[in-house]
Amino acid sequence: MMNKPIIALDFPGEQEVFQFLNHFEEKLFVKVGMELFYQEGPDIVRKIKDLGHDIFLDLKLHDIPNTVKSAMKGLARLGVDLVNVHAAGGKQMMEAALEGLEAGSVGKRPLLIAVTQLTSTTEEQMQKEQKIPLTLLESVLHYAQLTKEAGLDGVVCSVHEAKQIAERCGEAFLRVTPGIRLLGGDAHDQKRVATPDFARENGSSYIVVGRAVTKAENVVEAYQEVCRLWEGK
Ligand SMILES: O=c1ccn([C@@H]2O[C@H](COP(=O)(O)O)[C@@H](O)[C@H]2O)c(=O)[nH]1
Repeated sequence: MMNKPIIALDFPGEQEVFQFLNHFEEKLFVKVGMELFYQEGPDIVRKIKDLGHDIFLDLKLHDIPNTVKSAMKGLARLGVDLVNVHAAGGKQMMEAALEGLEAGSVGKRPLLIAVTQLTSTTEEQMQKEQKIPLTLLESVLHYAQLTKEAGLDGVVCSVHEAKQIAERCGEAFLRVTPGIRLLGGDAHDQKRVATPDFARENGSSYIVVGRAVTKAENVVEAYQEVCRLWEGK
């Protein structure tokens, strides 16, 4: 069975979140990112969890190992299902994140993944601005390998790198892919985009979908269309 699409709750506050969630009868897998978390704090996570939804807390930690370890210990106590860091923080930082998560977890440890190259980044941008003299795929594969060596559960990448990551790091190593759009949909600030059906055929373990659902005229219909394509029905 396919994993549920992860819906990015990129809303300015609690009111908009519950207005959105009230449209759905089923339990969703949702993503709480910086916009919502920095506005509402940890309480929003507890409230969404109390409604029975699964949560990816997407705060992309990137700091010195000691700070990340302590922060992860705190996040683990929120009982979320999936959390992340930036792989660019290094292997030691990722190992520290895992230690913190293990120390703070009550029961099952949340899955921990690392961002490779943001889906809003192009190869040209990466080479010029980050001064990385590789192809984008090489850089993503390098970060995926480093993430695996640090003992994490997978990475955030675009659909376009997912298959090669599975080949290099194994099928069980998660490929969580944002930048998902319905055919003809506006890419907005995303650069490495793909449709849900292309993601299914090209090695994504989870797709992350924000505006294609949350900004749709009928959010339930848009969600169902994403599910239909992702599940190959
Ligand atoms: O590389 C990354 C990492 C995280 N994201 C997050 O996913 C959603 C995508 O939203 P859309 O509206 O579907 O573009 C958003 O919350 C990002 O912070 C990403 O896009 N790329």
